[in-house]
Amino acid sequence: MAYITMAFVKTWFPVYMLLFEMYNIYPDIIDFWRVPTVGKLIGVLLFLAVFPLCRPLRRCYLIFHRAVFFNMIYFPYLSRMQDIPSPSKIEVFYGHYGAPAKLDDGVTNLAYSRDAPQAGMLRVSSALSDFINNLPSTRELVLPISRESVYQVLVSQAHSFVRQNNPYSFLSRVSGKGILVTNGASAHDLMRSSLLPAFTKDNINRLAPGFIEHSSKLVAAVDSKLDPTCAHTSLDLEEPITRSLTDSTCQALVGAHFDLLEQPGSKTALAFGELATEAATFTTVLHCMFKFMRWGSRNIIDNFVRDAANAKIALHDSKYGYKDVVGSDGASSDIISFLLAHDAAEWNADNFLAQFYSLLAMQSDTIGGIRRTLWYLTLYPEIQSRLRDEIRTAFPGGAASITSAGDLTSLRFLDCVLKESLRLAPPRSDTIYRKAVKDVYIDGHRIPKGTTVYVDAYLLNRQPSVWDPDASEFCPERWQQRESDADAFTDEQNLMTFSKGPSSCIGEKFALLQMKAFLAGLVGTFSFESPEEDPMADKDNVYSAEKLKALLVARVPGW
Ligand code: HEM
Repeated sequence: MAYITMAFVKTWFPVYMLLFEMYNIYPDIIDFWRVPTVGKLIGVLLFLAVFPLCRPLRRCYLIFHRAVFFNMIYFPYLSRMQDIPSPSKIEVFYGHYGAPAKLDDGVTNLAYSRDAPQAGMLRVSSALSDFINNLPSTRELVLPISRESVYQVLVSQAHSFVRQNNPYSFLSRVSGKGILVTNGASAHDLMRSSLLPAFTKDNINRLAPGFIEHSSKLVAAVDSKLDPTCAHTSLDLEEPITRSLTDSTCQALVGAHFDLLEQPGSKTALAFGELATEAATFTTVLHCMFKFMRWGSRNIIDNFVRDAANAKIALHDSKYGYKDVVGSDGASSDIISFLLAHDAAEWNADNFLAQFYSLLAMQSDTIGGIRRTLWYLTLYPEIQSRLRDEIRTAFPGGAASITSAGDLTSLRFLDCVLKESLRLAPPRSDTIYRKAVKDVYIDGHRIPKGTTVYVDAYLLNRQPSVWDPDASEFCPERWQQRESDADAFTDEQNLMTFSKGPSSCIGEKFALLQMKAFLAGLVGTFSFESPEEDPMADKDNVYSAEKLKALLVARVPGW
């Protein structure tokens, strides 16, 4: 069995790499399937004829091009950006990122930036690791490491860059061209300006009751799973949190109940199934979205969202069970209602659907943010108790007395804890790529057209020159102390978790408020402990969804 598996992997891996490389060069290769049958047949025969040569050819290509030519000749001698410093140690085969299995960009990049404290930017070779780890196909990356150079790339010179779309391009194959995957600066700007009115602070604040409602449902679901005979119950929080957050995001987007948490067997819930149970990382979401290609499931979600949009546009009778959720004032407060009220002519069910998938895909980060915060709270039990005290003192009447956005934002320590977790462990640190659309000068260095610039939120959020010498420590108080800081760059501006500039996260306010609603309910009601003997030994490794699969949970009496 092992032999067959190895033979399969060894034979097909190079083919996969070759196809991946071709896909990078010719993204429309997927259109191959649309050519007539005779063409397909000739293609398959040609492929089979070349197939026996693929592996040795691929190897020669890798060794010569990546190792010999790129890392030993091009990168040190021929690159047009030799004036930009680069880390001294370069591996002949892999460039600056070591063997792919060991790759941990944030940690590696932070170490590089510490070796070059005066530099504003670094030039790094990602030679082999790039396509194995789904990075853009450029082998030579520019890594801004000072806040000034990052601001030039993302904000002041933003018009000279477009988002390098590779990390998201798979999404467009499934979901249509929403804002995340649109190509071209002007198409992106148009989409962003039509979505922006729905994401202002006032509009997002109106979503708070929906977030709080789903947080209460989650608390009830967790409570029902506690074992009354034990002090602590080992619970899998990943699944209920994912279901409940997906419910709350869907309600906020289209104003309908998806009920993934309460009715896990419903048609809609099953269609969301893989997404709801596994949506831990963006890659997993994309993976799940691919599973939606099984059209049955995908159609259920499409029809539900289209139906919701059409019901609002034409006020027709719902065919798929859509029932508008209205607030206590009788008005709809969801995103699509905002958009229609703002510019009804702009929106229809189809273009909203593409945006729906773009927005929904990003809620995996909100799940990641909650996961990271809960994990830090298990590492620092005294901070967890202090946070619980803040919530209970502000709302002695229990979770039911938290009702509005104002209630959530009044919890100052919660704000500090959340931002500190998002600073140290940004859920999306490795996908902020920009490609120069023309030659541009950053920090005095020329960046030629076509160069990929990689902004690493993990690195910048831990950069001692930006924060403090203790930048890698978990210290929520730093957000309180700095409130009166007269520095031109405030902490909010330094926080790279949501990126900056005209392509930054449009859902930042949405995500922060939603995470606060869920954390206030969870931390106010329960205590959380890590099952590990020495959790601090692992304190920088907060990325795994596994961590939430076995937290020790107990109800704290008195609330
Ligand atoms: C903790 C949660 C979240 C984090 C850390 C996060 C982070 C990010 C980051 C880093 C980007 C890329 C920006 C860039 O390329 O410069 C982004 C883009 C985006 N995010 Fe978020 N996000 C979160 C939650 C959300 C939520 C809940 C929504 C929607 C409701 C959302 C909607 C978007 C959209 C639409 C974009 C693309 C914006 C554009 O292209 O103009 N995000 N997000």
